[in-house]
Amino acid sequence: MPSLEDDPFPSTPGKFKIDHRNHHPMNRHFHRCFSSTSTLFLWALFLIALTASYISFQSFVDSGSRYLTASWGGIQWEKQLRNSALPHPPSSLSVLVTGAAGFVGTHVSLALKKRGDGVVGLDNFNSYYDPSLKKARKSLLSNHGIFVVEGDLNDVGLLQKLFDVVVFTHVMHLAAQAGVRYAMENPNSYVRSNIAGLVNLLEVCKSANPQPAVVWASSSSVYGLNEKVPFSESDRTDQPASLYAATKKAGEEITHTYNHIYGLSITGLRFFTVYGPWGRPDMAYFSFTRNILQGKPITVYRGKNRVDLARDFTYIDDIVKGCLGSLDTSGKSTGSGGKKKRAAPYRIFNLGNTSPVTVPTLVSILEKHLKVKAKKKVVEMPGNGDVPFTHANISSARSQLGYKPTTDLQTGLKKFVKWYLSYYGYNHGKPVN
Ligand SMILES: O=C(O)[C@H]1O[C@H](OP(=O)(O)OP(=O)(O)OC[C@H]2O[C@@H](n3ccc(=O)[nH]c3=O)[C@H](O)[C@@H]2O)[C@H](O)[C@@H](O)[C@H]1O
Repeated sequence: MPSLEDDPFPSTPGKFKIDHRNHHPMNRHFHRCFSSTSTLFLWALFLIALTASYISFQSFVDSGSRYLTASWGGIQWEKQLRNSALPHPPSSLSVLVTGAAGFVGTHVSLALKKRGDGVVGLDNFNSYYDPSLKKARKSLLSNHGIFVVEGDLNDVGLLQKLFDVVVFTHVMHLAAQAGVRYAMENPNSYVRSNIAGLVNLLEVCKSANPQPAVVWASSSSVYGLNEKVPFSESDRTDQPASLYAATKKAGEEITHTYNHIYGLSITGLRFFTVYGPWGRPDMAYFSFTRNILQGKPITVYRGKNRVDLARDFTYIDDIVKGCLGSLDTSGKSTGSGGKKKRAAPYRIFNLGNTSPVTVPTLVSILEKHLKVKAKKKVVEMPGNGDVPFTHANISSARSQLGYKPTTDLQTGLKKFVKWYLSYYGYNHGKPVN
């Protein structure tokens, strides 16, 4: 067994040891040279390794590549996919839901499964907000027989594999980097998910045989600085106020191209500030609830000239009905082998509630349901991508999808608060230990 001292490459470069057993002066000289050269060499190696691992760690973090390394594949995995995708009766839909562990994705997946459609979920479980909430949603889906694949839209091999294993009739594309204000902090995340990820998905869809019909989440934010109310689908959308809005608008143009060239049936849904149980913790109604219960202040933004901001808050169950209506009326894609045979449907719909409510009113409804007074800090709206108000005209969705929102903000927030208190373990407004 060689001793530690015989080891020419000790693991701690600073502790490189000279062999003291050979005392010939030439050897000593040779040894000094050799050892100092070796030490330098090892230090150089160490520094290169350190730099390389730093660079790869950065790109690992930056590119979100950790999602690409998620494991998938194998006989068991494929079996789970097929089972989950199986519709009952067989004439029902088989839907790939991207962003299935997200807020809207979870609700849409459950509703599809409930009526007999096959559903496979895809989600990268990123940490934009608490991933444990996403894991809890995944468990809920799993309890209803829905398999959620952990993977990213930028993993083209995975997307391809999903379509190799399952013949999807529809894709409900809800995976996205959401949030209007976060776009100033992490712009690249929006490009990666909402642009690159979308293109990857459409590439795989256009090559699939048969091609699925695609329904996807655009956003009310595409109306940007538009002041004509209520917002109609034909209104201008060329003045986005945030990068988030710009990437959603880009998505509308990109999907149009795939419809035009490859005959993909496309339906884009402009969601208006969706809220409800299992919601998104980054959104105002959710974070306000958390802070109010914890006795922390909330920041209420106010527009120019002390005008209150307002949103056409839309309850999740109404949105789900709009999503299902879109899938059911999407019409078929018409392409194969990279060419379209004839024109395929290209549609865009507003899915809103049609009755905007101001943010201070949202706060007072929460105070009433929580039975706690909020500590409000009212500040001028920072220039961070917010728009002063949104208001949907839904006549197209009403006539073509049978979309008819029925939940007002009072009722919807009551349901949200009930869920919140139970999910986070509150009893009569107090946390349960
Ligand atoms: O319809 C959309 O297309 C978008 O809806 C949602 O964006 P928004 O309408 O901005 O919702 P949300 O953040 O709940 O802020 C609501 C109001 O509270 C105000 N607001 C917000 C935070 C705060 O601390 N204080 C505050 O006053 C704020 O100024 C605003 O007036 C989705 O997040 C987005 O992903 C996208 O889907």
